[in-house]
Amino acid sequence: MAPWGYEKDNGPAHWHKDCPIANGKNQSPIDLINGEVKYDSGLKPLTAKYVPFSDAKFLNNGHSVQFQPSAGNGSELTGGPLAVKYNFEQFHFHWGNNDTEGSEHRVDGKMYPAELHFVHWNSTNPSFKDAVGSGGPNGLAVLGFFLKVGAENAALKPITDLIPKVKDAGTSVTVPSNFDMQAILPATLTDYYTYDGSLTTPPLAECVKWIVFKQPLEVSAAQMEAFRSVINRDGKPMGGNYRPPCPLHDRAVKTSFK
Ligand SMILES: NS(=O)(=O)c1ccc(C(=O)N2CCc3cc(O)c(O)cc3[C@@H]2c2ccccc2)cc1
Ligand SMILES: [Zn+2]
Repeated sequence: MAPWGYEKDNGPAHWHKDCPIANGKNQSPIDLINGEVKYDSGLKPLTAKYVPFSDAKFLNNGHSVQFQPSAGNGSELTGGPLAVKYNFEQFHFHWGNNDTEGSEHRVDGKMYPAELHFVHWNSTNPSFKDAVGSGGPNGLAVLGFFLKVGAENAALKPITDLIPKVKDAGTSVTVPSNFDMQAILPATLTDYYTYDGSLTTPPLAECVKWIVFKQPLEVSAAQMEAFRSVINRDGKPMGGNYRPPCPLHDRAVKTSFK
């Protein structure tokens, strides 16, 4: 099979051939149906402590654009549904070619134009890859933020301004050291959906505690357009790099809000 992607001949419907877990019972993303979620008063806010990065890269890996600091940067996530500390690994985006599609998770069937994923790994593992392979839903914790078109997002501007420099697959640039990742996050990480799921791209490992925030972040139309100029390994627009929702099976989606 051609390397996996989001085109007709290598997209999500094909992934099961190399990754049979694609048809598993804990796959992501899902449609977050408000009538079926369950409020859990035990779900506290999350605490993300993101420290300045010495040398971080922003890259186009052929299926997304990704911010990746050098290993061991000391940024960490605790609280919420998490029993231990998680280390920050990378953040990346999924988006569509127009404002009616692009997010991976949906809310009552509604898609947002894009979704931002902050990927963290369980610090009881020696490395990110070990955490992915650790078995069970506590290997990774991914924070999902919906993006909607509105005001310019000043915190994401240093990143969206770099997009033209990583237009082609396999390119990367160094991120200025004054980039403040903490500023991207809302002041309080309170209202979220959480459930046990998987990576949304191959290898589709079922190792993720998903934490999807109810409140979307805003980006300007110009910032959204920047994503739509990115191209993939086939030289086509990368937009549409989202997996459709997967069956919930017998999983519960909990919320930290009523
Ligand atoms: N959308 S998401 O569920 O938040 C997510 C998270 C992590 C990863 C990730 O880090 N992956 C999976 C895809 C991938 C592709 C590459 O070309 C690559 O060099 C690394 C990755 C990693 C990965 C690959 C193998 C095992 C574990 C992670 C991908 C998606
Ligand atoms: Zn993702």
